[in-house]
Parts: sequence; C-alpha cells; structure tokens
Amino acid sequence: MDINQKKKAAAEAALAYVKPGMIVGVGTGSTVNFFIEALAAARVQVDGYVASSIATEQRLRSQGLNVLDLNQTGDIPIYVDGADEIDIYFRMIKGGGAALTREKIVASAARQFVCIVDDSKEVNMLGKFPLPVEVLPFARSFVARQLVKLGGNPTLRQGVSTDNGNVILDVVGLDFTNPVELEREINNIPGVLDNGVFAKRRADVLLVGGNDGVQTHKPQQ
Ligand SMILES: O=C[C@H](O)[C@H](O)[C@H](O)COP(=O)(O)O
Repeated sequence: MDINQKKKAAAEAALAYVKPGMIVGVGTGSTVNFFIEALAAARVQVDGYVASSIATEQRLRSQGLNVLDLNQTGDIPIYVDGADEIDIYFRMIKGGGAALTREKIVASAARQFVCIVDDSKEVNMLGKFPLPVEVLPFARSFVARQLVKLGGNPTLRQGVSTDNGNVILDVVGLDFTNPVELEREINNIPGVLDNGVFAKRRADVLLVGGNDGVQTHKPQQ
C-alpha cells in the first residue's frame, strides 16, 4: 500500500463516526481531503460541517456540503483531522498545512477528536517534525528570539500567510519531554497566536492506515 492508500483507508474508516443529525468538525490536509471525498460520496444526513480552514471550507462547499459558522453552533459532537506526528498518549504535532490555530479551536469545541493518519505519523516521542508556531507578523523577530531561549531553532516559513493573516515559524530542537508544559510555555510568549502542540486537547480515537488495513486505537492513560 502506498501512503495515499493508507491515508484514504484511515479517512474512510472515520465515516463510521459520522451519524445523521450531527454537526461534524472537519480538519485540514491531504488525509482530511480523502475524508471530504468520502463524506461527499456517503451523503450522511448531517446538520452541517464546521471547517478548520478556508481550504477545507472551499472543498466542502465544492462538494455541495453544508458549511456552518462555528459561532452559530454549540459543542460539536465529533472532529476529524490528521496530524503530522502522534504519540501513544495521542498528543500531536499539527500545523504542517499552517491551519493549527483554527484546528485547535474546532478540536477544542468538539466532544470527540478522531485522528486519521497513515502509519508514518506514529512516533514514540514528538519533536522530529518541526513545530509550527503561528505568530503575529509584528512580533516575528521577538518571538523567534524567545523560542531560541527555550532551546529552539526557528525558521520563518517562506511565502506563507495563515488564514488569520499571520506568519509561521517552524521550530526544531525543542524539548518534548513534557508536551503540555511546552505547549503552554510557547503560548505564553506575547505575539504567539497558538502552536502546533496538541497536548492539552489530545485525540480521543486514532485510526491508522497501514499495510494490514486500518487499526483503531485508544490512548494510553
Ligand atoms: O495544518 C495542517 C494540519 O495540522 C494537518 O492536519 C497536518 O499537517 C496533517 O496533514 P496531512 O494529512 O496532509 O499529512
């Protein structure tokens, strides 16, 4: 199985969590794009979808799927999204597609987070994937210096402006021994909107596409 077949298999397995009458949060990225295709084909009679990015909103609309404003919904029963890395506690690094802030908002508004990945995304320890940090352009240089003080080595993602009009710093070299603390510490830097550590809001269910099909996992406590 190639990587896209694995992503597609995981994405299609997430359909089992989508029930009629639900509002469904939809993440961003190549794995989620397979999920959107599956949603369009299945036509489950949901109440609507909340998108975590402009790209996802456009893709849902192009399939004729009903997109709702997050401000017009209460708690969302389910959120389906991919990840750049996920560990055994279902803590993640996200934001490879620069959508991390809205993703974290929709994920946090959701009662259940179903993470869909191919098996290359599973890691013992987070931190190999450069951590995306969304930063107000005004504060870019200041924030970069604070990230260096935390032990990181930030690089500006060239040519990228987020859906919120901000820049992304991709950071390597950080210590992920305590991801909850790292997530909090980076978000305490003035000028940081959010960062791609999802440790406070972890996934609840993990669907992994691999050579033997899709495995469903629950997090280790
Ligand atoms: O900003 C993007 C998101 O966090 C994506 O969910 C993440 O990068 C995984 O994307 P993909 O499914 O394309 O590997």
